[in-house]
Amino acid sequence: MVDFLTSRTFASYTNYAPSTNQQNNTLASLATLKRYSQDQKYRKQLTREADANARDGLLFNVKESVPELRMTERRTFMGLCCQNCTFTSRESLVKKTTENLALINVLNHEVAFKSGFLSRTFSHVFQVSQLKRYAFPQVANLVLRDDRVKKAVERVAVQQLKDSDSTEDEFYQELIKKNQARAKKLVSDMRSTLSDFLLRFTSWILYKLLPCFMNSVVVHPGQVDMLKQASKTNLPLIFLPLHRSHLDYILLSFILLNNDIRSPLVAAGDNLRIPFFGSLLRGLGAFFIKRRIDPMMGRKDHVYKAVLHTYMNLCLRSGHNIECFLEGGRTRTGKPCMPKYGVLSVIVETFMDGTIEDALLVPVSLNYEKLIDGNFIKEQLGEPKKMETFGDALKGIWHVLNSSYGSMRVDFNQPFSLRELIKTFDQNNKISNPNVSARVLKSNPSTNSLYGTDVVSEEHKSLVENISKHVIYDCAQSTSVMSTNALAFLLLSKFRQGITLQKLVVAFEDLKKDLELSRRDVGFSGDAVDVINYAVELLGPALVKKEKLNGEDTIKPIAILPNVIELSYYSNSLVTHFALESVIALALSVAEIRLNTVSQDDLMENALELCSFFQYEFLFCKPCQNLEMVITSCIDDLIIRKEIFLPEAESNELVRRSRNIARQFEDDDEEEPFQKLYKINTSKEAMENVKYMAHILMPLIEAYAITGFTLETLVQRQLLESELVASVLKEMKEQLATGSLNYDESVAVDPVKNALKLYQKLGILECHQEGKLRLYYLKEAYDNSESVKLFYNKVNKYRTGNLLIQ
Ligand SMILES: CCCCCCCCCCCCCCCC(=O)SCCNC(=O)CCNC(=O)[C@H](O)C(C)(C)COP(=O)(O)OP(=O)(O)OC[C@H]1O[C@@H](n2cnc3c(N)ncnc32)[C@H](O)[C@@H]1OP(=O)(O)O
Repeated sequence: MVDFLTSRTFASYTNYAPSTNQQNNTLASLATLKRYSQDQKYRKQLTREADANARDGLLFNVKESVPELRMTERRTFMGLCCQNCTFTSRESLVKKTTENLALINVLNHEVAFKSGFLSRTFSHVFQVSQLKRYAFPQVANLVLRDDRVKKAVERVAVQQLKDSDSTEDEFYQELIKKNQARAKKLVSDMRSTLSDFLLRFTSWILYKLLPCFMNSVVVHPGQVDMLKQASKTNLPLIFLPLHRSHLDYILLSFILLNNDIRSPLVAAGDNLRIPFFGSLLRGLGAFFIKRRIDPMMGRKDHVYKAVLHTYMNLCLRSGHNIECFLEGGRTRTGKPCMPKYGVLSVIVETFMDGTIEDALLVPVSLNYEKLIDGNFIKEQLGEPKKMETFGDALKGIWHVLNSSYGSMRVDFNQPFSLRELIKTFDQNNKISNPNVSARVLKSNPSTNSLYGTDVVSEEHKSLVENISKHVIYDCAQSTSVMSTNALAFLLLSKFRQGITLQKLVVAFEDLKKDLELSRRDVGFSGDAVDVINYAVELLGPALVKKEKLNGEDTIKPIAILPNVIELSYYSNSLVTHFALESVIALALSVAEIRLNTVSQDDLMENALELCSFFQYEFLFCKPCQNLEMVITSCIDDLIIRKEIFLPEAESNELVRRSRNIARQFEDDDEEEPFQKLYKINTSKEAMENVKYMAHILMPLIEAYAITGFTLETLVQRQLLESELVASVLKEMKEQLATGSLNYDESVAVDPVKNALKLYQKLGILECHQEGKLRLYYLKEAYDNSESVKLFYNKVNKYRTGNLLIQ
């Protein structure tokens, strides 16, 4: 079994390339690949073959000359739900065959049709006409009649009356009407008008358009099978995807629709409510929410919240599925963002107040070989974000249709029961905190207001936080690694100065094996040399340079600003994967090393400090796990996989000896407390591995350190966030120019903002927010140069660890 994405590409190019010796003539093959992948005739040929294969029980033609394309080859099956939290869900929906099914390209739906001239010629019309019909109840007109909205209107009117110092009943009635009118407008702006006809029609158009710019959209049929079964339970499915591109929600709805799974209503930011496209999206399932629920005149916007809550409540009650991008926007860095909680908290409360008996959560991750909409370089370098307009949308679509973006992969995780998850969290909460009465499962909607401040609400908040983080963690774990991710990662973390193709192939294979060992699937297959050449071509010469040096093919990253920001976007998928290993390498680099040994306590202390520094960058473990245990098991893993530490037997021997020596020298008979020691493998290869792993997070360390350094500008003064970020970026660019900063990609807005958030959390900074403006100043205890410097050194020490400069 192979990944359809490259299997198809490479199978096809092997089958059709005129070159007889593809191994020796990769460049020629690559050119052929590109030419043929754009050739419509070739596509038709492929489809005809696929049809024939489908009749023969195969998905695509497997010639004997391409043995690696056998579909029986096992590949990693990702996305099963958490064994700790959702044991019962994990046992459900999976069949023995689920894991073993071969990947499919959903753009090739016509292969399913066995015969009939008409159905083959009009296969897509036939396909969409055969889909299951769903009723999509419209609930918007019920919102204003709901008690929650009525109460919110009254509450706000009473408040406004008090503010006006008037007691006149007439004025109060006027305020009621005004707030009712506002509620009506909010509902009308928010509501979705999901239409079965529009979905089918769009699906037909997508069948025509998607192949113009994508090779394939690959899914695992086992995962889709789980969804189909889940949808038969009649429980609402809550799709929670990571957000990379505007294509995410289009492809998700497209895949669900074409597999007879009820299309979801999607929480869309109201910035997308632009002329024409807004109405179109509304008809395809979008319901519009404010990107930020800003307070109205300094107070919480109770009317808006009641409207949102009631609308979602009614949708779930009437059987709609819902989709929400927990990250609240597309990732700008290629790493998953920390979740936002508003929409999910409504869903959780809808379950807890008994409106729905349960819901099935479905984490989803999507990955693209080439990013389709924008590369966020300007934004990362400090230019303000541009609002979407009608013109931009048109221009964007035109540009996309005329470009080539390779393949993409969608991974649906196993659906799991919200009820079961909450029950487990509740039980764990009882065990770890017996004094807090666990009321989570039987909360009362009238007292447990979503936006209230009582004790139960705090419990509710931490529950929603845990669920959201679990989902983001799960999504990150089940994101397939694309060829461009692997190439960008190797080039930026290991071969910044360039590397010969031959050596890169070896590193590429190693990386693939490493990923397989940690149960990550990759979105490519075939010979590494072909995959690398293909990825080089996709990334393009602005990001990766291929040249002949001393007669050898050499690949070099363009590791300078601004290009490197885009390259690091691709690499960051894997930076997330290796973040904890990098933390351990950095922790080791500053630890106290005696006789080539390091104490577990020392290593753990540093590692925990780094994890806390990067709490807004990565989720290092699931909420149901203990971070220390996860770090320990990662160290154990490094002993086996990277041989950075020697195996335990040797380390234990060392502990025994050191304790004996200690007893001989100390007068008192008291036993030394047991300290686990790790013996470091000092071989050249192991030391190189430490450096390589440490460097994975070095751009972030630099960004955090320079942000700390720039806090000096805040001593005895205040700055707006935009000014502060601008001065950090300026400082970074200056340090880059003088060579004190090593990584161009450190110069990016995202990590700087996260660092500011962290320093605020650590109690160094204070932030005063008014509307969209954030004003930063130092806390009293830190409002002097010495304290700022001390703090800066605390972060900066990781840039200059002993093992890294040897
Ligand atoms: C056939 C083919 C078809 C193809 C064609 C298909 C097309 C199909 C449709 C297209 C559709 C487009 C889709 C676009 C994709 C996007 O537009 S992504 C962007 C929009 N989506 C989202 O942002 C969703 C996630 N975001 C949220 O949930 C955010 O919380 C909200 C609701 C946007 C609000 O954000 P915020 O103002 O920053 O506020 P936040 O701090 O998160 O908290 C808000 C409230 O939540 C509550 N809250 C906060 N933390 C917690 C907590 N831990 N627990 C409980 N409650 C909490 C608080 O009570 C808070 O209110 P306050 O107490 O502070 O007053």
